[in-house]
Amino acid sequence: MSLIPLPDSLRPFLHDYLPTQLPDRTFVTLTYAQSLDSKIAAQPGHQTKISHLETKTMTHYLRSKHDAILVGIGTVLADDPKLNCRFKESTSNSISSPRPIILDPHGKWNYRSSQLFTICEAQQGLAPYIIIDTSVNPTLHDIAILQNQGGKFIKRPLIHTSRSDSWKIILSTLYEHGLKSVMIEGGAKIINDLLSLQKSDDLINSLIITIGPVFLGYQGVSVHPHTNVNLNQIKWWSGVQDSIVCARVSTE
Ligand SMILES: NC(=O)C1=CN([C@@H]2O[C@H](COP(=O)(O)OP(=O)(O)OC[C@H]3O[C@@H](n4cnc5c(N)ncnc54)[C@H](O)[C@@H]3O)[C@@H](O)[C@H]2O)C=CC1
Ligand SMILES: Nc1nc(O)c(N)c(N[C@@H]2O[C@H](COP(=O)(O)O)[C@@H](O)[C@H]2O)n1
Repeated sequence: MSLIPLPDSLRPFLHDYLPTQLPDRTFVTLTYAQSLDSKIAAQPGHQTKISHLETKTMTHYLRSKHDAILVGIGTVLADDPKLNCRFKESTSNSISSPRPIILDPHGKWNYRSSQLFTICEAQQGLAPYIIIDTSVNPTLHDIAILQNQGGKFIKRPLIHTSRSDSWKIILSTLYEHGLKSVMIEGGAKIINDLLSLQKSDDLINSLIITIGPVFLGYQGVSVHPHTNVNLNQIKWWSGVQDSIVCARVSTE
């Protein structure tokens, strides 16, 4: 799928929500596309196209501005995503893809048969860092496949750890690996956890949500944090089909 040019008005609109260098932690942008009834997919385990090409281009522009892009194993199994950047500045010859980070605590993913593997073989994106629980032991073969492309498995205590602590571990792991900004695209469990933890743990810096004019219905996969989440510095943009809301949610 080819992208279209980024609408001129999106650059200044997004400017204040793009990553900045934080002194001691990774900048977190939570960004996803939802329907009018707050669904990010029409059914569990399925991928649903919500964004217009215009806002899809914005997502790739955002990918070009982050060191890493993180999704959960539920998203990987449902979408088989490419997680690279397909946006190129007209003034540049190169594309800057983020490092894919996959949260796969139980080691369920068959990376070798994924689209991401093929993308990396074609040198159209970076190989993933797959964060697994300390109890999971990938085969030497699987380790070698990843390493040959520049990716790796990273073991961390995730399974018997609270969601709050696991996010602190995940984000400090990114920082240790020199990844100073991450855009977290989903899926639903991750979005709901991060929004629910925001009051206590202050994990999200920027929130950028695309809203597509469609209702996906009660069987859809919902964004519904357990608590209210107050946003500040709120701005709206409207395009040919979708709207985008941006907010800063960090207390810093
Ligand atoms: N419209 C949009 O922008 C997007 C839609 N999606 C949709 O979301 C759906 C997938 O969402 P979910 O099934 O909720 O899966 P998910 O992608 O949120 O993955 C959940 C899994 O990730 C792991 N995980 C999450 N947080 C963790 C933590 N703190 N520590 C350790 N492991 C952790 C666990 O194994 C958990 O079961 C798909 O239908 C996909 O198409 C996904 C991304 C964006
Ligand atoms: N921005 C956006 N709009 C939608 O309508 C979507 N369904 C998604 N999904 C996210 O994009 C990933 C696919 O990325 P690739 O194009 O394969 O690189 C998918 O995994 C979701 O995170 N996003």
